[in-house]
Amino acid sequence: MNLKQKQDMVEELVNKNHLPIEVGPIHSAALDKHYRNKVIVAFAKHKGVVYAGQYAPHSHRVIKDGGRSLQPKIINDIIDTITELVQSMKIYLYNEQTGTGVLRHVLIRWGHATNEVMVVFVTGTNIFPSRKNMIHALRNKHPEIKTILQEVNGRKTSVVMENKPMVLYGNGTIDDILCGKKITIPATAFYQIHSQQCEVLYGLAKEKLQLTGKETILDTYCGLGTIGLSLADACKSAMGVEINKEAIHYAKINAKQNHMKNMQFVDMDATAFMMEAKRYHHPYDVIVLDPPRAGTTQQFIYASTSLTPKKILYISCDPRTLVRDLKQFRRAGYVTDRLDLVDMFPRTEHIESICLLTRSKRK
Ligand SMILES: C[S@@+](CC[C@H](N)C(=O)[O-])C[C@H]1O[C@@H](n2cnc3c(N)ncnc32)[C@H](O)[C@@H]1O
Repeated sequence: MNLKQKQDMVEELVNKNHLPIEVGPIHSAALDKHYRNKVIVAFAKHKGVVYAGQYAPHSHRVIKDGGRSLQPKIINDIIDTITELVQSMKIYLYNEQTGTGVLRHVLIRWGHATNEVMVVFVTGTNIFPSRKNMIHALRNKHPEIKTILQEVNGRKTSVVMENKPMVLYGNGTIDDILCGKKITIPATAFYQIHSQQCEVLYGLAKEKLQLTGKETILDTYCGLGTIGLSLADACKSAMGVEINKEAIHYAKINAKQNHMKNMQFVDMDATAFMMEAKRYHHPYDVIVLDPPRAGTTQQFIYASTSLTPKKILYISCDPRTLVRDLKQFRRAGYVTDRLDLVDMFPRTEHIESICLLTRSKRK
């Protein structure tokens, strides 16, 4: 999808739902290729030759070299090396039908500002023949690799990583710099896929919030605490809430290593936290929500608006659920008149949206 098609798609959704919202022009990406800082590849064989790539949509057919134009060169080079090593070391590919074999996927993360790389091997069994040689050869050829992990996943599932992977080399994390802050990233936590566009998005968040330094902020669905970190200099305090325990562990580390003493974090379901805040009448000046594609819940919307924050900032990676939730917020007395779009996923059909909601004057 090109930028115009993305914008038209969001405008159509907004209009169809009778929302009086202006859709701002898309903040396009200066880097619209080779931007993905996280890649998962699967492996397959054709006439005895191993190849790597992404799955075709809605299937488990591996498209040879699929996704390469969106992946940075360093990630493509490492995938090539791993593919050659898998071939030469005769490592068995995992067979989803029979549940036999070893290698299922490889996940690679890259810090765009630091050039540090993480490699995670997802295997069907604990046994990983030639593991030591693989690590040695990879590190020799790609000194940017700071850590290597192994996740054992022998279940019949399309979820790539379900557990905490074991660390084979390094300390299990890489660092990146985002909005001037050092961010430590583990294998299992969410981190925005396009680092430069993430900075554009967080810049818009700051611009929309117009913080005075006195605000208390609640950053829900906070991941590694990155939004809160980008705002913490400009507010009184920031509390992050996130369901992934490991993400919260590193969010705390991220706040500490950036000397942010006004940040706190809780590992909890965002809706449950919001209901508690409502029960104990714990108000916040600003509530930020950045939920996954499924959007938030009716209870979250009801509880957050009943705390009467001055501002609610909604960041969304799926305009369909965003529009659904904006209708609920409107019913609860919180409205927006503008949606900004950020091309976080160039050359795909996806788009990131951000909007500021305030209390409707009609209420
Ligand atoms: C789109 S990410 C946003 C993360 C972060 N705000 C950022 O910009 O990097 C959504 C986050 O919500 C978390 N999440 C998913 N369901 C949740 C829930 N029910 N309660 C709290 N957090 C949840 C995910 O683990 C993920 O970290």
